[in-house]
Amino acid sequence: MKRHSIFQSFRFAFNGLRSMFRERNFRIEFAALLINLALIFLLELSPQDSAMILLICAAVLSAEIFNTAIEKICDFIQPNQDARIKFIKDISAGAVLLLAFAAIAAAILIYPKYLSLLFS
Ligand SMILES: Nc1ncnc2c1ncn2[C@@H]1O[C@H](COP(=O)(O)OP(=O)(O)OP(=O)(O)O)[C@@H](O)[C@H]1O
Repeated sequence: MKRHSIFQSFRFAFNGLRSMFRERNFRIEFAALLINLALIFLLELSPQDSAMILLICAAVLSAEIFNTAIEKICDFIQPNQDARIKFIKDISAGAVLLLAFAAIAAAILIYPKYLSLLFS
């Protein structure tokens, strides 16, 4: 296979990210990232808390990308109903759900202290 420059490889990766915006769940999770970015600035979160929030948002988005890749491979290799494909797709979606729950838990642990400072 032809070797590409680092610049071209980045371009392919950015094209990949752009094509994820066709996926509804990815758009919702990206909107959640933007809301969190706004809250980080508005509530002046500490560097540690900001890093935690950004990492978990990135983890959810990355999991969504892998989940979509797995779904596309499944649809490519087996367009018909198949119990094995159902298992693969369901556990892949489960991984995203697990991280989404962790993101909600992180938000519940981190934001209240800043909100109480805001209203005190
Ligand atoms: N080929 C298949 N054989 C058996 N079950 C399948 C198959 N394709 C999908 N399913 C079942 O239907 C569910 C929905 O599959 P689908 O590929 O539409 O993903 P989705 O969760 O709706 O994601 P998205 O919204 O990104 O399309 C899967 O989780 C799985 O349980």
